[in-house]
Amino acid sequence: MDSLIEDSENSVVPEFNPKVAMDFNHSPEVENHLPTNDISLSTSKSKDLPHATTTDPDSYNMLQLINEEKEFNLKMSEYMKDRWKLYSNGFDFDVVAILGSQSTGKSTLLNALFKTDFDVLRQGKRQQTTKGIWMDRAENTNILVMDVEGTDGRERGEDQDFERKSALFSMAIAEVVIVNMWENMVGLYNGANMGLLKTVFEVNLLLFGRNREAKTLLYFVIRDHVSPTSTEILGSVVSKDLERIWSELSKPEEFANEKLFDYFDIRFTSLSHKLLQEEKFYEGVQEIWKDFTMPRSSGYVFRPEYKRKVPADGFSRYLETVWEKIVTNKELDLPTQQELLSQYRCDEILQSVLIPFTQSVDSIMAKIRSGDVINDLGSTMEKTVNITIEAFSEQASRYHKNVYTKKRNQLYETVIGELRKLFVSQIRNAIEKAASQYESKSLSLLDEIDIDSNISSLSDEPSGLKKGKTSSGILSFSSIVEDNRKAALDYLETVVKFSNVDSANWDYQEEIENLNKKLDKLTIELRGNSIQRMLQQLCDNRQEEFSGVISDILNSAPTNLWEQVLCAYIAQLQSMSYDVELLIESMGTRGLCNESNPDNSDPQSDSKAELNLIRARFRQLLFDLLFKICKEDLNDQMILYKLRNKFEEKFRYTPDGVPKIWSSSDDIDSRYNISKKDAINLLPLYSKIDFSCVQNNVELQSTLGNKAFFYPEEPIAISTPLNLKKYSRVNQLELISSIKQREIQKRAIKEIDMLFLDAKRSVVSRQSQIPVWMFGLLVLLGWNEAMAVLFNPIYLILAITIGTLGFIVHNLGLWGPVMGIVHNASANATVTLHNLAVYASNITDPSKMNRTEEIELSQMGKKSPSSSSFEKYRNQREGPNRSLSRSSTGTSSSDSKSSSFSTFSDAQGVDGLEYNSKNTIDRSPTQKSNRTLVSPVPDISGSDYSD
Ligand SMILES: Nc1nc2c(ncn2[C@@H]2O[C@H](COP(=O)(O)OP(=O)(O)OP(=O)(O)O)[C@@H](O)[C@H]2O)c(=O)[nH]1
Repeated sequence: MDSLIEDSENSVVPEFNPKVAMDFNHSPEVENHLPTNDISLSTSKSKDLPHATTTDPDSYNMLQLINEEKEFNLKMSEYMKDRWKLYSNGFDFDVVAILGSQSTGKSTLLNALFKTDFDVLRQGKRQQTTKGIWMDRAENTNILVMDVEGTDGRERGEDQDFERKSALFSMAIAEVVIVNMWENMVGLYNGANMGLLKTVFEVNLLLFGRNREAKTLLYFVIRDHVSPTSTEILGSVVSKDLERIWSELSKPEEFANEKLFDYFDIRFTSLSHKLLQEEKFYEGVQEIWKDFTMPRSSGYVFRPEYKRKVPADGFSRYLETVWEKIVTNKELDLPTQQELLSQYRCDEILQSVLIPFTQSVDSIMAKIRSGDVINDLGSTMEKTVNITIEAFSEQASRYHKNVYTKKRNQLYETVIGELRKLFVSQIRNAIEKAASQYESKSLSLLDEIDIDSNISSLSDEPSGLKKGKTSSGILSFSSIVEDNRKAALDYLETVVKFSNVDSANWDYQEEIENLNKKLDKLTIELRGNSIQRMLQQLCDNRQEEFSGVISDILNSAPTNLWEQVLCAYIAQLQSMSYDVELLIESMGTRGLCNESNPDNSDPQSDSKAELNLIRARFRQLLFDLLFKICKEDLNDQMILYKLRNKFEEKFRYTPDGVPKIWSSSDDIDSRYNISKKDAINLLPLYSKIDFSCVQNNVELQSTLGNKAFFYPEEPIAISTPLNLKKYSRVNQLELISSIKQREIQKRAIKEIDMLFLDAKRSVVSRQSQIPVWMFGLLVLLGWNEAMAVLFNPIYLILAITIGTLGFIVHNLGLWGPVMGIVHNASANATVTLHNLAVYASNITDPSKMNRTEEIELSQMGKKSPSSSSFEKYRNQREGPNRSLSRSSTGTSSSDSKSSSFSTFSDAQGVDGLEYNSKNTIDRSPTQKSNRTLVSPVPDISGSDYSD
């Protein structure tokens, strides 16, 4: 019991609300009275004094709903749920209240009838026990029982405010109001009970006057019925009094003709004296119990017409608002209260069902936000809607129908609004997916397009690619983008279908439009890239052929080299233009978009503009290719090769193309100079693409000379990533920089000089051959010696042996090694002999010692003749005048020959050449001849060789 705590022995004190607890009177006289004999009602509750034997107030189910301070107990809702377990009962519960004078045994009757625990006054006292209004659930039934503070209590004196308010409250919420009265009060029209009934009628009119939705049953229990007068007679007396009171009521005009029974049903019953006829008393109680608990009984009191139409889950809230209105003396319009309650409760229910709904929406949204496309989204959402609406209806449908319907619609709108967010997000994902698939599939298929196959197919079947695939199944841009666009739109349609909620049937035309726009944008990019790739592929495929033509012209290096090259470029362009136009035409108009006016884009004019742009781009690409070919063909090695070739052509071949054999009579030097000049003159020619020829050539003038050749005159408004290159309008394009030219020239001259040296060498070798007459002279002078050999057996055998050996050596090709051995041996012998001679000379003349060393050092100098160490060493040994004395003294002819020979042998390298020119120039005529052989050609670069 919530409001009572144990005090001492069997007494209790009110407790429930701390605010008012101190005002509650502790009443030692109060006893908890329960029937001593069980009258076969439900017996689960103890017949002993329950709240006197326990200290735990929470173990009781009774609640002081309104205390004597007129405060409403907010624990009502909790009691409905946890104690009385009626919260989910909907309309399946009934309410009964008891009114009557103070201490007339009301609590006793309720406890006996419903097995409740209301306080009962200890016998022999006439004092108020029940303060405020108490409520409890009748045992094993769905009946809520209200024990109302007795009327006419001396504790409240003349203050009938609470009496009136509690009567109003009871009438508002209870279907059956038990009116408890003693038998001896029947017929006493001016008695206390009549005042109570007058109050009841008046408040009833206030409550139900305008809206007579529910009647109230007034269940009169006449207590202490000990007289022989039957209950019916007592009842008829009371009825007459009631009608009289009703007729005397000052009713509002609109209710003037209303009858008592329009608002009330009246039943009478009586009970014997509890103290004098206890057994009979309980028998009577049992009869009454049947009326309250047996729906099939004819006297069953809780009939539908008394129902207050307030569901159990809103009951506590309803009581609170009703009581609030009553306490504040505001007009208590029950229908309005019920409607307000309906709104309140429907809102509450709506919010409660939205919690699980929001959770499930959030979990789905999390998946969608991760980019997923959920396959069963539509059915999942449908299920969620149904569950949510059903959960709402289950509770809220008991309330005011209009309010319920309105709130249900509101809930549906909220739910559908939230679900549409899922739908939109899902469709957005689907659009992204469809667009990215469209792009990736299109790109991979566009990569597979074979330009050459398409060109030959288009030539065979001109309209084939325009329609899509040709009969041979060759892919084209238009077929790829059309097929993939259809696949993307189909995909979106499918996703929309399985994502839509049938009842909502969301429109998705906007989403389709969005996808179309996205695909259009992608197609423009694909088209531009495809065209660019196609042109590039076309250039690549024709590169070899074009390169061959250009190389031939560059190799032949005619005087009008660049005119010929540019003409070849124009010819190549013309031969490929038809292919380009054929391919572009086969692409259709998909992806063509006029940037400046996309909505009114005219495919025909856009096509024309695009074709102009493509033509210009293609000319640029082919010109890039030309430049690339020239660059490659005129790289360092190639240009050296070309210069050398040019030189050789002039130098080593006759004008008829016959290789030239040099003789001593040939003027090698002048020929060398002419050939070299011709070769070197190629370098500036090759160094840049010269456009000056364009002015003089009609064909070039009409093409390259035209300003619109690389840049279309009409402004290009179509959307395409085809960017035109900005060529600077110069008269020439550099291929080889001037620095590079100088470098190449140096290298070319070196190579040319080598050829020149070869030529010179071949003349010298021919001059050094033994003349024929020398052989005749040899035979003539050596005749006698030959005869001596022939006729001397020893000489003959020796000659034959030497001849045989010579024959064998000759046949085996061993002359080289043999000559090497002989040469080495002779050289060693010569050196040894020479050293011996020098040694002998030194012994006889020590002043020659330094000279010997010099010869040795001179031999060393072959490796690094110009090294400063050599000079240093010589200066140390000879002093500053040494070189002067050497030049005046001179060296022997054999020495200088030996020196120049060794230098010439090394002349293959640059160092050798350099050294030779510096150190052998003035020594002897032979040396002068050698200088001519190795001296470098004057060089424009002003290098060391110019000396
Ligand atoms: N004569 C008579 N006395 C009864 C009867 N029933 C109960 N009493 C006694 O009447 C006194 C008051 O009983 P309650 O049940 O407390 O009466 P009440 O009307 O609930 O009292 P309040 O709540 O104070 O208005 C007690 O002493 C009971 O023993 C009855 O049927 N006849």
